[in-house]
Amino acid sequence: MADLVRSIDLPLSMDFLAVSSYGNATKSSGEVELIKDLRYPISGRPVLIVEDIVDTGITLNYLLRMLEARLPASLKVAALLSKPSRRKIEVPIHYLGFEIEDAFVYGYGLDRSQLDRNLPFITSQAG
Ligand SMILES: O=P(O)(O)OC[C@H]1O[C@H](OP(=O)(O)OP(=O)(O)O)[C@H](O)[C@@H]1O
Ligand code: HPA
Repeated sequence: MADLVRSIDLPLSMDFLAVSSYGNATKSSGEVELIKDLRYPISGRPVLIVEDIVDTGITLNYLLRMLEARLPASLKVAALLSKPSRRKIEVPIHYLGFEIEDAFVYGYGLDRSQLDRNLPFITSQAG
C-alpha cells in the first residue's frame, strides 16, 4: 500500500477496513467477516479498493457489494496478486500486479497464520 500510493501523483486520502475469511488457515472458510469498517463515507467519491491478493474472489465480491451500496462515484480494484485458477466468483480487477499459480503465498504484507507479513519478499509453500 505504501509503495502504491507513493507512485500515485494525485491528491488522495486513504482509509482502511479489515475483513477475514481465512483466519489462521490456508483455505477460505467461504464466510467473510467484517472486522473493521471504513472510518469515512465514500458516497460520491471515486474509490479504489487495494487488495494484496485475489484468490477465490469471495472477499473481493463481498467488498464490492458492500461498497457499491454506499454509492461511490466509481469503484475500481487494484490487486498485487491474482490466482485465476482458484476463482469461485468472477470479480473485476482493473489494475493487477501479477497473475500467479495455485500456491499459498506469504510475505510482503501477506500472512501465514498471521505471521510473516513483514518479510520483504513474497514466497510460497507447497499444498
Ligand atoms: O479471494 P479470497 O479467497 O477471498 O482471498 C483473498 C483474501 O484473503 C486474504 O485475506 P484473509 O481472509 O486471509 O485476511 P487477512 O488479510 O487478515 O489475512 C487477502 O488479504 C484477501 O483479502
Ligand atoms: O496465498 C495466499 N496467501 C495469503 N493469504 C491469502 N489469502 C488468500 N490466498 C492467500
